[in-house]
Amino acid sequence: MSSSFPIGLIFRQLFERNSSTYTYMLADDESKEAVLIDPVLETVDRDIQVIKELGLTLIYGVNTHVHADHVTGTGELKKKVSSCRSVISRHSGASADLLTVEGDCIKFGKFALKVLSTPGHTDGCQTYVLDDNGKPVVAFTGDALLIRGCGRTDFQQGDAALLYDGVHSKILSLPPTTLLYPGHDYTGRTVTTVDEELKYNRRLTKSKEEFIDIMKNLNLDPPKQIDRSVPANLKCGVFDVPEVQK
Ligand SMILES: N[C@@H](CCC(=O)N[C@@H](CSS)C(=O)NCC(=O)O)C(=O)O
Repeated sequence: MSSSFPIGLIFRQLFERNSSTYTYMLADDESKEAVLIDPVLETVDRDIQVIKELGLTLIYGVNTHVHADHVTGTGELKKKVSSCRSVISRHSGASADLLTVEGDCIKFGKFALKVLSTPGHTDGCQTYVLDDNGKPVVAFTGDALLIRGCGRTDFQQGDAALLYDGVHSKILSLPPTTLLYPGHDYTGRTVTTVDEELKYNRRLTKSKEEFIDIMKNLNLDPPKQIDRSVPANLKCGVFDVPEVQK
């Protein structure tokens, strides 16, 4: 059994293949107000087209955190869509039109995304939760929780202990049927649930001590676009986009 989206909610899961990033479009079918979670610079025109074709009005471009692997699309969206305002955590150190903290609600039409602070991958990481009649049914976890994994903690104020505590107390304590949509997937998976991750997450089912040890020894290469992405994303993408180094 899993939860389902509330009636009247329009939802699209969109993908950017270079960084394996998911962008999520949510909208209210009555007011037609739409939000994009984690838009990517390179796919802004596609996202605008989806929104246009569905007759929607984009009001927010929301960033779950300051990404290190791709440039956010929120700067470009603001240039191309006058109704769009950028959103990011107040604790991210980034500038944006709206700086959010735990407990805030990002409203679109009759719906709202409730903000949870889930730091550890970066200090400004946030998870957004959508309720149906007061019950959490869907959460967008950014890089805090990935399907069967989690965000790395070896740069950008990464802190494995903080990530472990936040993911367990804020995300994995949601109702077991809650659908979880991650910021990335590198193996083609699209969605999971709290129940599945409590059973099968390769890192977060371990003790906190084992988890910290695992995270210390991931030995991942740095993201290829880190030098370009972090400075750009600290301005929510409002800057002159430097060329990618080939
Ligand atoms: N190869 C990619 C970067 C892959 C990567 O490091 N992903 C991050 C999220 S984006 S900073 C991560 O946390 N991965 C966790 C994992 O276990 O893979 C690139 O060069 O962009």
